[in-house]
Amino acid sequence: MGSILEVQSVSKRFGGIIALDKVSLSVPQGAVVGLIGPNGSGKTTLFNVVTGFYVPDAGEVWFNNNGSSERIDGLNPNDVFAKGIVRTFQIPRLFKSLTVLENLLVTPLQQKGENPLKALNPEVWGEEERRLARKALSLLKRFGLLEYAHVKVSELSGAHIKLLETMRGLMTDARLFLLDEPAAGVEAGAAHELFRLVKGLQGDGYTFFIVEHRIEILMQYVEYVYVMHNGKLLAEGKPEEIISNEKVIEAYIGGGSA
Ligand SMILES: Nc1ncnc2c1ncn2[C@@H]1O[C@H](COP(=O)(O)OP(=O)(O)OP(=O)(O)O)[C@@H](O)[C@H]1O
Repeated sequence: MGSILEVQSVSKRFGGIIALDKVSLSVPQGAVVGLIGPNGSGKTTLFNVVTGFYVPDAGEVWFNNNGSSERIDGLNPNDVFAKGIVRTFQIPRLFKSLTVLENLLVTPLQQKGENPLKALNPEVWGEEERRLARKALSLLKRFGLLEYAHVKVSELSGAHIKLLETMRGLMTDARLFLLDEPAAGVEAGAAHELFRLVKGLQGDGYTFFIVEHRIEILMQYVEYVYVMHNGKLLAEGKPEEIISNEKVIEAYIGGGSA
């Protein structure tokens, strides 16, 4: 199968810092791919370029969805989202005073925008609301969070908040998920559970590209890994190849400023 995401020779500079230096990589359709590297190696900057938060200084980003290929670098974050790319953040961005279910229901509605003609016809939005509620409830069931449907997000544990952020993405029609440190601050059992759920979704045609510092967990669930160091792609390969790669081990021992 082809790739859903292609990053071609992307560079991004902040003043004197070269955060990305001609980075090229691709994420195959339907895969779970990891992106690792020491602190400051450029991982978040790469996610920011792909999702429209930064415009690269050079290079191109292509999104291939349903047989059509589109150049997406330079689009704003809303347009990238509308194309079918969802990104979660290290610090989840949820509506804390709303319940779990409400957080799921507002996500796709926001995306649609306002349509005054449809708003006048309750049959149209009534049916849509019912469809979304069914989808939200089936996701809650699948993720084992049904009993939390009416609990406010402010009362959830960190692990559940991380799960909820991923689930919000699943409420949309997105195909590609960029997860930024989904296991950060989550105890090991819950982190494994989250990755197992991600793997379970693979069969439904979703693709995941995941930044994660907890390499020992990540490596058990990804089929391919990219390693960044000082803004450059240092290595790529299967998890077992990466774990024993001398350059990768050195980069981690040397830290981000080597
Ligand atoms: N908005 C910005 N302004 C200035 N410098 C930035 C900006 N964003 C990132 N950088 C710099 O670019 C480099 C890459 O940072 P980035 O956050 O992409 O690394 P990272 O691999 O995600 O690190 P971490 O694992 O710590 O999150 C760092 O030197 C960082 O200080």
